[in-house]
Amino acid sequence: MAAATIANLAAVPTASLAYLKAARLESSPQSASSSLRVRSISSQSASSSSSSPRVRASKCNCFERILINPGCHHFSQDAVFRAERAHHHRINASVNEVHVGNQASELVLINASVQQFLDTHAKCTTIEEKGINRNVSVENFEQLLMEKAQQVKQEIERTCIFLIGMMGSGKSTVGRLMSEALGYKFLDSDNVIESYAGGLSVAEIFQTFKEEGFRKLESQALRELSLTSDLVVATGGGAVVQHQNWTYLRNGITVWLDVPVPALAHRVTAVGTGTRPLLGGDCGGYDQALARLSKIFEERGPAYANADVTVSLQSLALTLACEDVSELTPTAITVQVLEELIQHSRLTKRYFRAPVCY
Ligand SMILES: Nc1ncnc2c1ncn2[C@@H]1O[C@H](COP(=O)(O)OP(=O)(O)OP(=O)(O)O)[C@@H](O)[C@H]1O
Ligand SMILES: O=C(O)C1=C[C@@H](O)[C@@H](O)[C@H](O)C1
Repeated sequence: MAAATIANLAAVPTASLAYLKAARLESSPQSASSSLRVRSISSQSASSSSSSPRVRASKCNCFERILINPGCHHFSQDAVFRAERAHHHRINASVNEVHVGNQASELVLINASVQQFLDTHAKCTTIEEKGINRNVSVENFEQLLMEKAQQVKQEIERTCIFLIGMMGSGKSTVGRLMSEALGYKFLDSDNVIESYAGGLSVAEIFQTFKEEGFRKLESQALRELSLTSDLVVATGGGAVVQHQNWTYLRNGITVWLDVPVPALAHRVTAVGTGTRPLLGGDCGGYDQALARLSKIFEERGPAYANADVTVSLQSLALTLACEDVSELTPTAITVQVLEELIQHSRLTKRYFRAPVCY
């Protein structure tokens, strides 16, 4: 690790440390003192620590932002690497030493002022609640999912949530997780359409009734779904194209899962494109899927952008200093969706909904 790089890291403002400095552990049987001290990394502390005991770095989903390792006396390569990577993406980051009583611990802090994500997802209260001396990863995202879901429920008052986005963007995956956390039902509009067509698959409906026939059934399904409540819907990738569908979608809250096209192509080719008529069958592989998805996205991008809430995986990955969106787990994405929903609901209660543009 070049000293200059570490010095650069230390020079990054660490505004988010303020809350830690003020933190106090209420009762901590294992620690001699309940006070928490935080010291940011400096080139001096890093180089002088080379003979200290090795640090084990733990991982919590892809949000390995704050790592607590009681008993350590120097910064692990892993911690410094993570902070450096964040810094490389122009995200404020620091590696810190935290003292709980006589115990020194390691803490990686990435201060993503670019989005509110980090501020809202890793409050000091979480550290206090879990107890820094218990060797836990601060962020337990399963729990966070439930906490955010409770807040969303209060905010949205049973309103239906429509997930929109390209094929393979994770609408079904995220939708299921969300519905479980919210205690809502989950439906995939493609399945509703298949039931209208007497059990024919989407591919068979395209073959028999052409795309036009499929879109008619799709509109009918969306209309029916929009009349319900306590429901999360994974819509078909093309649901946003017809103007009429927006009158249905606007009965609920629309959430766009914005996933980079190459990631979509990887996902859909991994499971096979045979069931997706617009991708032209299985034989083309990744390159064909990428070409077709790129073209479709070019046409539909502006329509997706009409969503009430947009969750960009690219931004989320950047914020969390992930190297690629593929590092983002469905749970992490769902937590972000819920967070955005909370923000959106609070805003729209104060203002009004944006008009649909074509
Ligand atoms: N966060 C993720 N990371 C990696 N793979 C994912 C992620 N989310 C979903 N996938 C995978 O991508 C594929 C498509 O996901 P999913 O079916 O949820 O997308 P969808 O938007 O509902 O697609 P479609 O509109 O085509 O039905 C699945 O194989 C799923 O396991
Ligand atoms: O993007 C699309 O237009 C589609 C997506 C799928 O979910 C299905 O609704 C169908 O294959 C069409």
